[in-house]
Amino acid sequence: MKTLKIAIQKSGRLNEKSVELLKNCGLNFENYKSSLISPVSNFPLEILFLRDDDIPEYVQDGIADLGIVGENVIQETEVDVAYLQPLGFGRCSLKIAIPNNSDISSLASLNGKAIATTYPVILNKYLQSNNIEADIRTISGSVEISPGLGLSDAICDLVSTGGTLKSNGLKPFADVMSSEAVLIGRKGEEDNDLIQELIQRVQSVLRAKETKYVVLNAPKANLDAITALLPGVKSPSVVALAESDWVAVHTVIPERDFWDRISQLKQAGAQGIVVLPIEKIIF
Ligand SMILES: Nc1ncnc2c1ncn2[C@@H]1O[C@H](COP(=O)(O)OP(=O)(O)OP(=O)(O)O)[C@@H](O)[C@H]1O
Ligand SMILES: O=P(O)(O)OC[C@H]1O[C@H](OP(=O)(O)OP(=O)(O)O)[C@H](O)[C@@H]1O
Ligand SMILES: [Mg+2]
Repeated sequence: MKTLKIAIQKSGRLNEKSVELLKNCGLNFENYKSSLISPVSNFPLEILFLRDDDIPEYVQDGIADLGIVGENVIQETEVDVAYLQPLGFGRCSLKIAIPNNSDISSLASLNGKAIATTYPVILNKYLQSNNIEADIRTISGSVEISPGLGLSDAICDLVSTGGTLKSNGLKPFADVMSSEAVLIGRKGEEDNDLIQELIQRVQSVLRAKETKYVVLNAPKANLDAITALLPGVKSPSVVALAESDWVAVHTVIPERDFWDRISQLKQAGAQGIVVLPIEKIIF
């Protein structure tokens, strides 16, 4: 059987979460910082540790079968790859930002201005689609200092908390794209059995992250009201307790409506509510 290769970031914002995701998928490998390739001992897979910029092209060209990389890098490198699964980490936005005291007030006022960025391809498309003619200055990093140095009138860079903009006297001006890490694959290889197996594992880990396992005690008289509040994977399990008027209810709850549900359950008479993390959910 062919051994697959998956490319992940060697170090940086996506490295730790990518390694954690693969380990949670049950893959055993050493996370050597010095070695750029690591074999997985319990699955026909090798992990390549690369600069994130190179990952989309490696996948497009078949040097790696799969990759984990930000959508921003995929768009910037203009590759033709299959988007297999958004991964819910590395969330950020590519924004145009301007100095706090800038006279730029509308998109049209970017005409003729200099914008520094490490994302010239995406920025160029954005400006063209808004009929703006600006001077794109491509630099390789530390973009936020360029207006202060007089190198540009605005910047286009990734933002998450906004802390870097703020500490450099800049403010967000326009949203160009939002991004998160995605699992990508080579076009046409999506049906490969091993790739499908890995996608299933990734999805089961992501589903588990979105849900909590809840065990609670309920008075039998209130069981209908309580189970009505519990969606569960199918329906909640109800287990008899030594005290005959009470039962234990086991179910899973989506994390997003967790606190709402917990207070509703307490109001309906639930007691001793225990909430546990879930490792995997397999349908
Ligand atoms: N502030 C942020 N918050 C969340 N995600 C981010 C943030 N900045 C970047 N990202 C995401 O993480 C990816 C990697 O960011 P990082 O800064 O580590 O890249 P890099 O310096 O280009 O790394 P490399 O050395 O691999 O080329 C980005 O392409 C983006 O998708
Ligand atoms: O809005 P914030 O939370 O402040 O994040 C934004 C910063 O994060 C990224 O850089 P990173 O810190 O990854 O360093 P890098 O420029 O060396 O890649 C990005 O290029 C911004 O500079
Ligand atoms: Mg990079």
